[in-house]
Amino acid sequence: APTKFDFWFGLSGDLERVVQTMCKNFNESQKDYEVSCVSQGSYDATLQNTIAAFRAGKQPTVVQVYDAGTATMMLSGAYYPAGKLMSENGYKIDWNDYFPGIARYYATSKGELLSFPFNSSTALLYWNKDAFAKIGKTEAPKTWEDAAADMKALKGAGYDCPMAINISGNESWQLMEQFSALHNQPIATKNNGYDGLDARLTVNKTSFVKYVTDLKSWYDQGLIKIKSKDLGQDMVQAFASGDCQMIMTSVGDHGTVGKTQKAGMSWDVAELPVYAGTERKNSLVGGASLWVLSGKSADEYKGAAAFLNFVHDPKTALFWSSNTGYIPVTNSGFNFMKSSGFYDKAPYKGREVAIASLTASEPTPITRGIRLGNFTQIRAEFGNQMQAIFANKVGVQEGIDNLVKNSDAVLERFEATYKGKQLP
Ligand SMILES: O=P(O)(O)OC[C@H](O)CO
Repeated sequence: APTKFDFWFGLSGDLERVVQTMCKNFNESQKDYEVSCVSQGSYDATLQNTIAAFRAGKQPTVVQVYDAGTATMMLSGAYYPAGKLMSENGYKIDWNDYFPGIARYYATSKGELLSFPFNSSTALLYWNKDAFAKIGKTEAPKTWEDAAADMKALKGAGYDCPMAINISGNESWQLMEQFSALHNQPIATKNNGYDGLDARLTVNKTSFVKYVTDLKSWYDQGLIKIKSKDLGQDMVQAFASGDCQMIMTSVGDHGTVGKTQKAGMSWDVAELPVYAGTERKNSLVGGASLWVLSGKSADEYKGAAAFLNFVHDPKTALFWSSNTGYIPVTNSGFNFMKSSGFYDKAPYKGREVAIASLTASEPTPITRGIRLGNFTQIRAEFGNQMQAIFANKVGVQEGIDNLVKNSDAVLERFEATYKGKQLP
């Protein structure tokens, strides 16, 4: 009988279906192992459930952990390093084939890869070309000044929702983290946490304050609407249905927009706008990586290694990336997609914009990533304060000061838990 093992992941909706097909393809490709893939509904739930399962000795063998959980995973020590797992099980992976910014995100400072790059992304501006044509525009706005003018023109042309944003915790990713990276502004001291567990948030002293002030003012003018599942319409669906003309979301949603869009709607993706005069930097690598957890049997580890080897195959990369929107994480995967002609077809052409955004500059100590412990709680705090700001319960500066104060308490607790330890 095949050795069975579990893979927990956080993607849902259409992306969940693509993961399940990938798992089925792996199971059908060989007879020795059988992976059971279970969505936990969201990235946060996956991390929480994994920690709880670990305590009960019931952790899965492989788990998908989002960018925000990377520091927590690294310090937990509860994993089998990806590089070691592959070499000990006889797989020769050319780690140099991975895009450097992506591999580095999941590696120690000495370059040892701890988790396996899988669904990498970045945030993009999705824009409705039909609506922009009505205001005489054939290009997406490159600056926030232009975006504001376009939103006003769209409103004037009768569009009720020029831009939709979501202000829940997870949207910290595009609204706070990506914005800060593009403008080369830190979100925390110690190079966003890379240089010490005593890092603390800095976003109440950067141009993030001006950005939230502008977003709030555009919201007050009716140029921006807040969309979320809880409020009745998911932000991605608000765009795909043609109800809202711009959103900022992951390139990983590109496939979902294509599959669920209003028939005939013409749309594209562009790099996120920056303020005029900004020297644009690379955007952050988002998405998630695959961690192999400690405490499993040698046979389960063999299965996990075979599964990761399958995930790594350029053919799987072609299947995965073309059906989702996530970027290929290796040069060979990217070249395989290019040679298959994938990027020549509309609307897939636009997806190369994600690679352009990720490589817009050499990564700086600020733009290589974020390494803050318990970052899930910091994102939740971001959501709480944004809700309070948009509901006029606190002013913008006050809300962001609260975000910093409450997040610093989270960071202090994390530092105390791992007293004397360092990020690997
Ligand atoms: O929507 P994804 O999968 O690209 O992930 C976005 C963020 O990195 C999640 O933390």
